[in-house]
Amino acid sequence: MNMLRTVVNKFIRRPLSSMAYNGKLKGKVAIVTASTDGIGFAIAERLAADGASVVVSSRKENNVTSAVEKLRSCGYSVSGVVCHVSKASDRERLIKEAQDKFGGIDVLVSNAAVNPGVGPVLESTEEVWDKIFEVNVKAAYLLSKEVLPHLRKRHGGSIVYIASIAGFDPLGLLGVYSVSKTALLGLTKAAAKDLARENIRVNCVAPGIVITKFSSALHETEEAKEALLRSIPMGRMAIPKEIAGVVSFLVSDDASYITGETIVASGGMTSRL
Ligand SMILES: NC(=O)c1ccc[n+]([C@@H]2O[C@H](COP(=O)([O-])OP(=O)(O)OC[C@H]3O[C@@H](n4cnc5c(N)ncnc54)[C@H](O)[C@@H]3O)[C@@H](O)[C@H]2O)c1
Repeated sequence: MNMLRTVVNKFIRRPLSSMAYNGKLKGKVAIVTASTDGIGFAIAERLAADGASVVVSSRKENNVTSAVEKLRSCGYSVSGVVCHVSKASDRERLIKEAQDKFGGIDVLVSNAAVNPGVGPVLESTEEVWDKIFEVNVKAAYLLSKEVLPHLRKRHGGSIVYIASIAGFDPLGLLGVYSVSKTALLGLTKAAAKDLARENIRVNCVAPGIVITKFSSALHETEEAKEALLRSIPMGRMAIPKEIAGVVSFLVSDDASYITGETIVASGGMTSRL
């Protein structure tokens, strides 16, 4: 059993450059929000490794610059732009960057999210509710709407929202955040139905607990970490690459008959619901 675990760990921790990718996204152009760190960066890296041209983005210029440098140093086709997803002019710039640098858009991955407050859902302030819904839901909706004419120009495309298992079963003190993720499950289904006849697929990924800055509060202390690991059937948290692989599958032609779905990647957590 331990030997099996060592082999699995070795495989999932290998750097991307040492793995064999098959260029399945060659010719596609993808934009990924909040992609200079964490899950977003892993998604940008994986889509680029699979052959896509990728526009990375986040709110801080220095983070964009260093993410672009890192990815270009691997030989990937990447560009970058500052984009605060709630700002209309920033979203416009993101789309323009993809159009100007790579000639169009085939894929949108909406990954940006915030969680400015914790506590029981009905005790949250209106400000916290508004901020969470503005970034996690409204910006995802607006960006999808704005990208749509570009997907139509290519006669098809793919949108992926990054939700969370909290969207199915609200996490204790993350009530408002959880509800925002439930909204993305609904947006996925509604948009998928509207766009299915146009060969535009809309899907969603719901990660469990992934090791990033975002989740660090959940496993800050040894005690919290042990309790968390006990709640995950696989007994470990995910690494960002394990979410990126699911996204790459969903935007590829291998998923050509999949739309309106949410793939859960949670190490078995939801099987306990
Ligand atoms: N880490 C986890 O355990 C986990 C679990 C389930 C879902 N998720 C989801 O995965 C996605 C990525 O999270 P992560 O864990 O990589 O953490 P992260 O903190 O690295 O990613 C969130 C990113 O969103 C960015 N962001 C926030 N507001 C923004 C805005 N207005 N415009 C642009 N970017 C903005 C942040 O700067 C940050 O880079 C999020 O949607 C999160 O809800 C994470």
